[in-house]
Amino acid sequence: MLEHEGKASSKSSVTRVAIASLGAVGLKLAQVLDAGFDGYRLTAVSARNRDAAATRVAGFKNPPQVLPIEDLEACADLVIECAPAEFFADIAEPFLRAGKTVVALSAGAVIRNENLLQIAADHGGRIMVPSGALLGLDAVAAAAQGNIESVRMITRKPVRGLLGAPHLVTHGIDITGITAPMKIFDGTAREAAVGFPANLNVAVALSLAGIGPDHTQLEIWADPALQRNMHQIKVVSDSAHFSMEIENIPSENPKTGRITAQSVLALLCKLNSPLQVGT
Ligand SMILES: NC(=O)C1=CN([C@@H]2O[C@H](COP(=O)(O)OP(=O)(O)OC[C@H]3O[C@@H](n4cnc5c(N)ncnc54)[C@H](O)[C@@H]3O)[C@@H](O)[C@H]2O)C=CC1
Ligand SMILES: O=C([O-])CC(=O)C(=O)O
Repeated sequence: MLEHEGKASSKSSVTRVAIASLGAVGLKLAQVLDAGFDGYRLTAVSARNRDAAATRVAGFKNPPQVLPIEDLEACADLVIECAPAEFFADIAEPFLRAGKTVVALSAGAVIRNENLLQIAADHGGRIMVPSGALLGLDAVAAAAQGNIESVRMITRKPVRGLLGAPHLVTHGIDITGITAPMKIFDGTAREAAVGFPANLNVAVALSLAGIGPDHTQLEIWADPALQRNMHQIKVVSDSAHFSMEIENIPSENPKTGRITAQSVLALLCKLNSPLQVGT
């Protein structure tokens, strides 16, 4: 590895980071930032239960402030949004109005709050959607500079990674006792953002890199034999045809792959590095 590749470079200014909230992704990121991550300092976190969060960060080298969501902006230059999707606008809007950066894990909430893009444009803020639990967004974005004919994704998840999704509830689909793979959804990334707000952010991220949420097609399967979340993607374009597959090892949250938090760390490194690799 080259000295600068994959590591945040040291530079004199330090970016103050807020994290909302301290779930599987947020706690991991908070721990890594607190241990020391060049160019960044964790200053504040938010959580549903702020007393429990205060206990969690009490042993940190530099415990961040534990604040209500609306107070995070005053303490940070950048916020990492890793909370349930319904809180996305409350977390992001103050940062965007202040011309600051929002790293958004709830990609589905980005397309459900499109007004925030105008707010970002008007105030010099920006929303960054990391690759998260997915791969190949660089190639998809490059292909989108030409013509993409189709982007199709097939997601297979263990039953516990899908339970509680609104699509299952509203359609009365019971997957609890299934003994064989069951197709539970066939539609667009935009429809998936509504039906699976906590499970299919990856499909929305893929769509934003490529041909948009109304043209990116997705199948979702519940598979009782699986332990890992699997995503297969096929892209047909006038510059390249490609297929990609990822098998995500779950984090403490069975819905979320471990690689998700690491993707955010890689993004933070890239933002600060004199050598940037990948589109
Ligand atoms: N873009 C991507 O590739 C991926 C995105 N995600 C998304 O990232 C987000 C975080 O994922 P995880 O950490 O696994 O979720 P998680 O469920 O482990 O953590 C969410 C946290 O938000 C907290 N919370 C709930 N209500 C709150 C409130 N009112 N105020 C503040 N905090 C509150 C919960 O207590 C929990 O600690 C989710 O929206 C998930 O769907 C997850 C995996 C991949
Ligand atoms: O899409 C998501 O939000 C999470 C996911 O599929 C994964 O971790 O594999």
